[in-house]
Amino acid sequence: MTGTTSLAERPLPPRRHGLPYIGGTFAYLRDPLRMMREQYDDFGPVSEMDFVGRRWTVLLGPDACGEALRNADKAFANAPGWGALVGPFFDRGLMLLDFEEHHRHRRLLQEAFTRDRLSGYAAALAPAVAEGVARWRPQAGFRAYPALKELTLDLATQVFMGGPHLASPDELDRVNAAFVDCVQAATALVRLPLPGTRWGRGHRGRRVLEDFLGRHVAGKRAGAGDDLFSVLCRLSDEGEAFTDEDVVNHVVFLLMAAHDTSTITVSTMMQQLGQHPEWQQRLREQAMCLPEAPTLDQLDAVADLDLVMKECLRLLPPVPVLARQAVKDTEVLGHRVPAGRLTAVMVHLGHHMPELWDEPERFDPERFADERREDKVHRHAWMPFGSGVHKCLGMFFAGVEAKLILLELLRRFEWSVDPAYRAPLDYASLPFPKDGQPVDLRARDRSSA
Ligand code: HEM
Repeated sequence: MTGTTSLAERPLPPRRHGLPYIGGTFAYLRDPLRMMREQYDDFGPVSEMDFVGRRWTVLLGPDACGEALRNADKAFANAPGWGALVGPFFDRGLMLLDFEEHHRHRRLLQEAFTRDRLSGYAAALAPAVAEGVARWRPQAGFRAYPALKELTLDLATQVFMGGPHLASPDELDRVNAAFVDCVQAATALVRLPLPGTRWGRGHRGRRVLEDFLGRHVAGKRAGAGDDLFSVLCRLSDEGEAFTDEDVVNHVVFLLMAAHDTSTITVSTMMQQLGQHPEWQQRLREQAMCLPEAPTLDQLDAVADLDLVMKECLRLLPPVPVLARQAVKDTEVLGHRVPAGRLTAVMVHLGHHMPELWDEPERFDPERFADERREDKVHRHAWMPFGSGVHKCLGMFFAGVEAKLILLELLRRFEWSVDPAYRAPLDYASLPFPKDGQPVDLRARDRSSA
């Protein structure tokens, strides 16, 4: 707190007046970047707007977003913020815990994401990726997004749950469908548990997941599996371990955290590499030098793949807005945020600000190369994985998965995308291309580089 006035006496930041209830909802859904830019130009980095019937403080640009994510006075909480957006379907997942409890769970959970563990997940992922990609049938206008979504769900079954032998194919289909129902319910407009509504299906889906995972906890605890579910069951630190209920809550959330985010990342990479054949060929040459199941060190050594992934995450961060709620009066850059106020940390705009990036709309992976490191211009210029205590716990896992998929695609196929193509993105939940992202996919002779 600065100056002599108390927080409660400070004026609220400027507010955009819009339609009652709707407020900025449609402007966001139509073109979020444009909405954010206009909000920033008209009102600055801290302002207010209505969104789906609630008033939000809107934070834009690296200073405002960084300050809220640093959360120095512990005024911003995740559970009520994210809960307002995604409902009860991912309750008590790590991202929806706060403060001391979050700290305890995160400390334990991060043991499941050490480099040794990642090596194990990579070894399980590589053959599953090869098997999944082998099912793709190359054609003009191949819909990359749904194919990737199916692939990442299969990979989650493999690496998170320990493989298809956990249940019959029918039961696994039911579990996958229940999971999809939870994700879709999180963005439902009708938010009542009525039969026939997405919200209602989400509640049923959550129960199916709880029941299925709950039935397997004892077996996983007793076994020696190295899938994520088994690992979570056996984690312990200074006498602390997860209860059965904790394990179920974390697995459900991890499935959700990993699925759409990884899918859209690889889908953007496919689009950009289809539009920039010189980069596609450059990566392919490097891919051909790797074994089919590369180690983490070998993956890390393909530096260009990392540059491309970073640039794609800059252009389209899979989580463009992070949700918080102020649990006490606080301020951001001197603007009051009253207790109870929902707060939208709009990290997407920072990724496109000409104040921070050279020609921000251009695909230019080398901006992340050591000689340039444009992302270093501001500590919070590039935040696809968030920042602060809730920074993504799965970001290295995500890198491994996305890169293994990309390498397999580069080995098996060549593809192209019209350079003028702009993905028609749906932003009602995490962004995805409404047209399924068509690419012209061709099989390649695997013996030539
Ligand atoms: C490219 C893919 C991914 C992106 C862009 C991404 C992005 C994010 C972001 C922005 C947050 C912070 C949310 C906040 O501050 O409110 C987050 C949190 C989290 N992510 Fe990811 N994520 C990705 C993949 C994954 C994967 C694959 C996993 C697990 C295997 C994962 C697990 C988590 C967890 C557990 C949290 C909560 C961390 C905490 O609250 O302490 N994420 N992710």
